[in-house]
Amino acid sequence: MTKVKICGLMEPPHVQAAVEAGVDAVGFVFAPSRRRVAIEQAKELARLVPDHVIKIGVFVNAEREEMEQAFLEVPLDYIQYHGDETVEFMEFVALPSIKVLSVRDVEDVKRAKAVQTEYVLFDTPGTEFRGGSGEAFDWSLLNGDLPRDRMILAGGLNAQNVKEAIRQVRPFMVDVSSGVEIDRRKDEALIREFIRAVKEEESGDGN
Ligand SMILES: O=C(O)c1ccccc1NCC(=O)[C@H](O)[C@H](O)COP(=O)(O)O
Repeated sequence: MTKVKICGLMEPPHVQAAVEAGVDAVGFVFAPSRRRVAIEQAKELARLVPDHVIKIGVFVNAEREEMEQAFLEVPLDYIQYHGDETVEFMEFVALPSIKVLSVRDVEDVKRAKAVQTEYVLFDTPGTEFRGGSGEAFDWSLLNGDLPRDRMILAGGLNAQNVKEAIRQVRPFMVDVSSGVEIDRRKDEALIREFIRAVKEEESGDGN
């Protein structure tokens, strides 16, 4: 069953909509972004998330102290490294982790073999910020021998294309941010629609 992550959540009603619709993971962006949340804000949002839903903190080239401060205050389950963090650096942080690979070509995909984190997230390279571009990359680049059980697919997903993405890539989890927004703000109906589309695909109701 493909899992669903909604990333870049900033407002309580959007977290509640995701939880009610059966989300598996939520992402709070602590990195420079228009979706950036302060620690206090993330702490409040996290209170709305039941234990069975994974809480992920997204960072880009942050100092270890900055991340530690976040996960001491916010009950994060995973750190998502969305920058140029080295293997050595990631090993020193005391939380399970997700390494992001920005995919331009097959060479970027090959880098996954050297990544030892719990999950590897394949995303489109950022534009204004390091992630959350709303653009899809060429999924056929993921056709090779890759650890599907550790793979998270992101980049330009939405309720219209996610079923095809799942069929083609077979990832462990799909991740969306822009695709559940209207006018750069999360939308409860789009959140529900995206999660429904993933579940329909999995139950064999996908079109
Ligand atoms: O979302 C952001 O603004 C962001 C900024 C800096 C680093 C990471 C960021 N997002 C991380 C995510 O996991 C997004 O969900 C992922 O990049 C996909 O975004 P989208 O293409 O908008 O669905």
